[in-house]
Amino acid sequence: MGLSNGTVDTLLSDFLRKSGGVAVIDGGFATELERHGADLNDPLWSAKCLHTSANLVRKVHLDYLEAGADIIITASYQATIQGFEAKGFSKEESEAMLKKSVDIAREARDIYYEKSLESSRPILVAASVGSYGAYLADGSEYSGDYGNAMNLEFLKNFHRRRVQILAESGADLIAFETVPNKLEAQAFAELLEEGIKIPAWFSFNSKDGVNVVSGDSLTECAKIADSCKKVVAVGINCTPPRFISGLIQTIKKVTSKPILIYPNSGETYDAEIKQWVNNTGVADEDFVSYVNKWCEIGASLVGGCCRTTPNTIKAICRTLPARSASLSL
Ligand code: MET
Ligand SMILES: [Zn+2]
Repeated sequence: MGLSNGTVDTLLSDFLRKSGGVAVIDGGFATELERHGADLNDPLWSAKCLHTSANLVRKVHLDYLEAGADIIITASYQATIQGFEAKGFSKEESEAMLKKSVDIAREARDIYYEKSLESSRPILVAASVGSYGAYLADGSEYSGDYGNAMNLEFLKNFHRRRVQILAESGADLIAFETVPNKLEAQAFAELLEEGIKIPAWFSFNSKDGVNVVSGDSLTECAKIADSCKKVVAVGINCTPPRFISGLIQTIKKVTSKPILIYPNSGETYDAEIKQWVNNTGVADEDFVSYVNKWCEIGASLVGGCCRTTPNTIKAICRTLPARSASLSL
């Protein structure tokens, strides 16, 4: 269960209807692997665990499902064929690793359904695609600056095979996450038109509450997402909660597609020291105090990104009227 029989056009709308209008996305994935002791100081970041700790990856997915998430995002954010090959894996092994990220999330969903007394809560598996900047692992997913020599064809060539494999892997949709600039949004939109059969969401990040991180206009980025028929939701992730309301207002001026929101805890990532600077974050209760406001003004998918945990997701579920009614807390 979990999968609707719908087409690209109706998958998300059917799902949202069954979820009572608002669906819950999981929380920080890499964060949770680290909390369980994984060392992610590696160019593959969380994708390293696909190779070293598949059981932990499955457990973290399961923990998010048990916390109430309706959508789990695979560990493929920083999983690229190029990145695995740089580690000495063959092309076939690298491609298998992408597929494995989806297999593990689907296994977690199966286990959850077997264990759970809840009969038929629909659950979607979203295959994560991080940006080229995430592959570079130099913090440029937060600057969106790929240099003047960058061009559309390069980005399409970089992502093409990975997107094809994830689209054929059994995932319900593709989550293009933390998209830092307009060029990469355009590259993803054009790749989706190359015969990709599952829908996708586009999620941008911002560090000023106005533009995406590169300084490109969020309005223009959201318009690219809006005009791609394969894109079924548009939104923001890995961005401080205090910026979210304004960003929702900007997005909804240019699209009527569902809006998704999964902010980080508000802390800042310092790419030099590869650590989150934890003096600016908000506690779970404060994060959650925003959630109903975001839904009131237009968000219909809400979760958490870096530095949020299953507790954040539990708190989000408790605060959503439709969801808390069905929880026996
Ligand atoms: N889905 C990814 C994760 O939670 C998103 C990371 S944003 C830098 O690990
Ligand atoms: Zn994040």
